[in-house]
Amino acid sequence: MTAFTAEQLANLATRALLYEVSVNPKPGLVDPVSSGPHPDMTVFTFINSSLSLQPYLLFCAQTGLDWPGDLPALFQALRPAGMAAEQAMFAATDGVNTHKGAIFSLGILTAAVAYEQSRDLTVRQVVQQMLVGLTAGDFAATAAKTDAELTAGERLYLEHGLTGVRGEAEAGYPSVFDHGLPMLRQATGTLNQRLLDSLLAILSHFTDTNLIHRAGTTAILPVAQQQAQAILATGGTHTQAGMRLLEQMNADFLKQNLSLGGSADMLILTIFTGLVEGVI
Ligand SMILES: CC(C)(COP(=O)(O)OP(=O)(O)OC[C@H]1O[C@@H](n2cnc3c(N)ncnc32)[C@H](O[C@H]2O[C@H](COP(=O)(O)OP(=O)(O)OP(=O)(O)O)[C@@H](O)[C@H]2O)[C@@H]1O)[C@@H](O)C(=O)NCCC(=O)NCCS
Ligand SMILES: Nc1ncnc2[nH]cnc12
Repeated sequence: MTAFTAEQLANLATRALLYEVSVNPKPGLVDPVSSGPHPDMTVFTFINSSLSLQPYLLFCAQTGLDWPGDLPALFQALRPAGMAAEQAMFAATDGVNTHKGAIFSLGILTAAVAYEQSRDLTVRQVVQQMLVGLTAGDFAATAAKTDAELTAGERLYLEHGLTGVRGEAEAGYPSVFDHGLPMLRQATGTLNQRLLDSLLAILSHFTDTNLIHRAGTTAILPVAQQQAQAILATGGTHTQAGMRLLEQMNADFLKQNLSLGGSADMLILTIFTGLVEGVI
């Protein structure tokens, strides 16, 4: 695989953010045609947010390239920059949470791709070694928090044992490497079609805490997964029947105010990895 400079990797990561929000029609998500169940956001909010994250993404890439070895320490070196990037995002979006999860996940993956270029490890192994113990460590602190201090993810952990983005990250992003990326590699048609099919492959097997948080019940999870599986089984974006089911899912999610913010982040990671591999 070609060795990239930090600037090149940061550019690919920024492109992944911009490509994701451009894909249409995405159920429960913002795109150029519709803000979906996000009245506080538009595609322009995401463009502003993406551009505000460029310095952070460059920091993650350069830190990964230069890192001498200990991988858990690499993740710890990124966290303060991630917290600062959240503030840059909020400044660019007038306080709207566009990419909080993407700051966490794309920062980790950008650093991991940079680090892996000169090592005999897979990117997934680097991510897993960076994040070993993350879920246990982060959630151990929740017991001491008041209810008002808990994030959506922490609350779902305490109530349902769901580990959200932390569990997905510590497992090495199976939704990306086992579902989104394999679909992207073999998907055909326009780039928009290929990325929609990749999102559906992610949705088919994914535990999105945004979806559960908005629905107020974990029962929504198998419903959404089965809808995505049915669309793919009907030909996905390559048949009129598949597109009708996708448009229907889009309308259903708008009507029920359901968000797939976590799934969008996994599509961002899938696109970034596809750009690095050269399959896009
Ligand atoms: C580490 C944190 C990011 C963890 O945050 P939290 O405790 O809240 O944990 P989760 O809820 O599990 O996840 C946080 C965000 O991650 C995305 N996400 C959700 N589920 C998953 C999953 N299973 N796998 C991967 N990623 C997941 C999601 O982010 C996206 O959705 C947000 C937009 O959707 P929306 O519904 O609009 O969200 P809200 O506005 O919050 O809700 P409404 O009010 O509108 O209803 C957006 O953030 C997307 O990115 C989850 O929201 C955090 O605690 C943390 O430590 N952050 C600091 C940064 C950091 O650590 N950086 C490290 C640098 S490497
Ligand atoms: N397109 C999108 N819409 C809503 N939330 C998102 N989080 C990341 N991308 C998103």
